[in-house]
Amino acid sequence: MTADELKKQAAWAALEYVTTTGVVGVGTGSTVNHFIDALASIKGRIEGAVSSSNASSDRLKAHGIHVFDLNEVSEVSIYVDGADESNHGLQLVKGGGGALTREKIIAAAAKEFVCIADESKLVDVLGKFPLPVEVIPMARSYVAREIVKLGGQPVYREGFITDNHNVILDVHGLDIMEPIQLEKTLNDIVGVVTNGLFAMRPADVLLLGSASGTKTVHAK
Ligand SMILES: O=C[C@H](O)[C@H](O)[C@H](O)COP(=O)(O)O
Repeated sequence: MTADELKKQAAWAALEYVTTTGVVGVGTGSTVNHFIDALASIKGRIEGAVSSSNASSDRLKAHGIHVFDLNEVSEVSIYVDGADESNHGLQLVKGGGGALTREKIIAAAAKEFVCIADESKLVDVLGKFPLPVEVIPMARSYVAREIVKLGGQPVYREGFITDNHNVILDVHGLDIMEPIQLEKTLNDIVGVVTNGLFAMRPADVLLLGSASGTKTVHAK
């Protein structure tokens, strides 16, 4: 099976977790695109969605799913999103598509976070995938210098602007042994909006597409 078929398998498996008749939190990326297509098959059962990116909002709307502003919604019972890496504690690296900040906001607001991915995303130690950091544009060089002091090698994602009109530094060379500490340390650098570590708010369940069927992983 191709990686995309495995993503699709995990995305459709997530439908079982959508028991709400209210508003569903929707992430961003190629795996989530399959989830949005799956969600469209039960759109009559839900009120609508809150979305973590303009791209996901456009796809939801194209399917006729109403997209709410998060400020209009008092409860998000479930959030479904992909990841670039997950460790066995379901702490994640996210933001390969640059949507990390809005993703982190909806994950924080949601009662349950279901992560969907192909099985290659499960790793023992986070950090092989460069860690995205969203930065206010005028702080880019300063933040990069601070990240070098922490042992990372930041690379400016040229030509990319986030939905929040900021820039991204992709940080290479980190073995992330203490994800919670690193998440806090990076967020404490002035000019950082947020970083792609989801360690303080890990996923609750991870659905992994595999050739032998979808595997359900809970935090160890
Ligand atoms: O900013 C993008 C998100 O964090 C995605 O969830 C992540 O990059 C995984 O994307 P994909 O499902 O395309 O592998």
